[in-house]
Amino acid sequence: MALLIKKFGGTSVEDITKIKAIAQSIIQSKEAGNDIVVVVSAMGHSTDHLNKLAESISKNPNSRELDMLLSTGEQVTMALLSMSLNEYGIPAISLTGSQVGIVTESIHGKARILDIKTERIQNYINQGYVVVVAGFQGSTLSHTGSMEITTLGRGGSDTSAVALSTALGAETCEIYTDVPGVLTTDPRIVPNAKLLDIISCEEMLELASVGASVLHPRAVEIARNYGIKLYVKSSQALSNGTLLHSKIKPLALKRGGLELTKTVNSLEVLEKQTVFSISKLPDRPGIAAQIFETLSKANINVDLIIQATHDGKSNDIAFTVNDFELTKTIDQCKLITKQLGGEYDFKKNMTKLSIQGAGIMGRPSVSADLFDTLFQANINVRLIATSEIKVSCVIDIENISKAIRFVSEKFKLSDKQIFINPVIESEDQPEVRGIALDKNQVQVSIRNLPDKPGVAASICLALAENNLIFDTIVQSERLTSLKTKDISFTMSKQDRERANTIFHSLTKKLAGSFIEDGPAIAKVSTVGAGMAFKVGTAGKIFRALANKNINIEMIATSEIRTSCIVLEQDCDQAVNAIHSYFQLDK
Ligand SMILES: Nc1ncnc2c1ncn2[C@@H]1O[C@H](COP(=O)(O)OP(=O)(O)O)[C@@H](O)[C@H]1O
Ligand SMILES: N[C@@H](CC(=O)OP(=O)(O)O)C(=O)O
Repeated sequence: MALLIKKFGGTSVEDITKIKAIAQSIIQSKEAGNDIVVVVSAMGHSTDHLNKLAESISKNPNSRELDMLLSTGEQVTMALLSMSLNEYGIPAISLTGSQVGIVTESIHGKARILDIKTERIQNYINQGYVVVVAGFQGSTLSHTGSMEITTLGRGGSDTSAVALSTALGAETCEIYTDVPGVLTTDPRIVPNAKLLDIISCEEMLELASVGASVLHPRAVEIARNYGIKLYVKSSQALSNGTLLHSKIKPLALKRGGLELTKTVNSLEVLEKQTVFSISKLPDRPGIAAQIFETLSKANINVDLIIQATHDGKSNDIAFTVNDFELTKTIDQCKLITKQLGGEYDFKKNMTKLSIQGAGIMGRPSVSADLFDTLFQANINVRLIATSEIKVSCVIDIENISKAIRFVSEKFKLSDKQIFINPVIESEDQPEVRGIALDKNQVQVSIRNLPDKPGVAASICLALAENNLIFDTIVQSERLTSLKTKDISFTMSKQDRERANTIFHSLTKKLAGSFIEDGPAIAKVSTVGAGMAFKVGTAGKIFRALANKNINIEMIATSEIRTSCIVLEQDCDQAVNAIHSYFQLDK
C-alpha cells in the first residue's frame, strides 16, 4: 500500500462531468489499496474570472482581500470532488490550506510554504478517508497574531501538491493535466510537440521558469530538493506521462524551511576566459547565426553569449571562450568583421563567476546582492548574464580571490559549495530537450550609464527593493565615445507598469542616463543539458531563426539554456522554427 498524492489542475476539473470522472479514477486507485491525498485547482479559468471581478472594482486591489477572493476558487472544487466521492460510497473529506496547516510566509499573492502540519491530514488518512486539499493556498499569522489566508502565486497548486508529498513522506507525486505529460514545447504553438518520457529537474526548472506553464517552477524545485519522484500525466488518458529526475542528493526536511532553503547553493568560478565583443553589427536576421556558425566550424566552444541592441539599431554581441582558443578566435573574428562589418575587441585573463540556486528564482534581491557585494569589494563587472536560477558575471582575473571571499561570505557558502574550474562530465544528453515561450515580457534598456563599479548594483537594488523582478539582464561591452554603457533587461508587463517611479529616480541619480522601452517582444528559450558539451548549438538555434527571417533583439545564455528575445509577432514562428530545426517532433 502506497501513499499517493494526486494533483488535478483547473483544466481537468473544469466541469461536473470531469469532476465525476476524476472521482471514478480516484476510486480505482483507492480500491487498489492506496492511501490518497488529492490536491485540486480552481475549476477551468475561474481564477482568471475572480481576478477580473477584483479588477472591475479596483485597479490595485488590496492584496489581503485579493487572496480572500482567489482562494475561494479551489474551495469550490474540493467540496464538489469530496461530495462526488462520498456519493460513490468512498469516504472523503475536503480541507482548505489553513485547515490542513499549510503555513506560509506573511506575503500575499506569492507566499512560499514554510511548513505543513501533517497531524490532521494523517489522522484522516489513517481512518481511510480520501483527503481533498485546496491547492494554491495556505495561511500565516499576521503581525497582530491573527490567522490570514495567503496564496502561493499563479499556478501554485503544483507546489501545494509536491510540498504535501514532502511533508507526508510520500515517494511520488502525480500532476494530472490536459496534456499527456511534459512535451518538447507547448502543443498550442507546435501541434506535433512530442511527449518526453523523462526530463531532468534542472532542465524542467529552466523550462518552467521561462514559460512552460505545465509545471510550477517552485514545484520542480521542491521535488528536486527533497527527492520526490514527480510525474506529469494526462487526466483523460492512461499513460505513463513524464518522470522528472535529479542526481542531486536529497536534503533533509527542516521544520519551518520547506520552501525556503538557501537562495544560493553554489559559487562557480571559471578562470582563463577571454571576452570577445563584436560591436556595431548590422541589426538584421542572420547575423548571430553567421557568427556562431563560423566559430563552430572552427571548433571553438563558446560559453556565455550576450547580445544587446544599441541606439541607431546596431547590435553588439559578446561571448566568452577559453583563453587557449584565443588565436583561433581572433582569426575567426577577423573573418567575421570582414564579412559583416563591425569591430571586434577582446580581453583575455578574465574570469566568469556564477552563483547558482533555485532559490534565486523570483527573488531579484539575490542578483542585487551579488552586484552590491562586488561593488563593496571595488570590483568592476564586465559582462552580466542572468537566468532565473543563475547569475553570471565576468570580472578581471586579478580580482578573483577577493571576489570569492566577499561572495562566499555574503551567501554563507562553505568551501564545499565553491567550485573552481569544475570539470563537467560529458553526458550523453540531447543538446535541445525543449523550448518555452514567455509572452508576458517587455524589454527595457537604460542607456548612457557611467562605466564604473556599482552601477549595475544600484539599478538591481532599486528594482529589488521594490520587488520588481527582472531577468535576462544584459550589460553590453560597448563603450560609447562618452565612456558610457548600456544595460538591457526584460521584466513582466505588470512589473513594467509599476516601475515608472523607480526608473525616474534612477535616471535622475545616474546623470545623463535614460530609459528606452523596446518594441513588443517575447522570450523564446531553448533548453537542453547536452548544450553545455556540444560545440555549435547556439549557432544552430540562430540559424533556425535566420532561415525564417526572424530578427533577434537580445540574446542571453546559461550553460543549458539559450534565450532569444524576438518581436512578439514572430514568436510562434520562432518556436516552430527551432522545434523543426532540431527535429524534436521525430
Ligand atoms: N512543454 C510543455 N509541455 C506540455 N504542456 C505545456 C508545455 N508548455 C506549455 N504547456 C501548456 O501547459 C498547459 C497545462 O498547464 P495548465 O493550463 O496550467 O494546466 P492545469 O490546469 O492542469 O494546471 C498545457 O495545456 C499546454 O498548453
Ligand atoms: N487556480 C490557480 C492555481 C493553479 O495552480 O491553477 P492550475 O493548476 O489550473 O494551473 C491559478 O489559476 O493560478
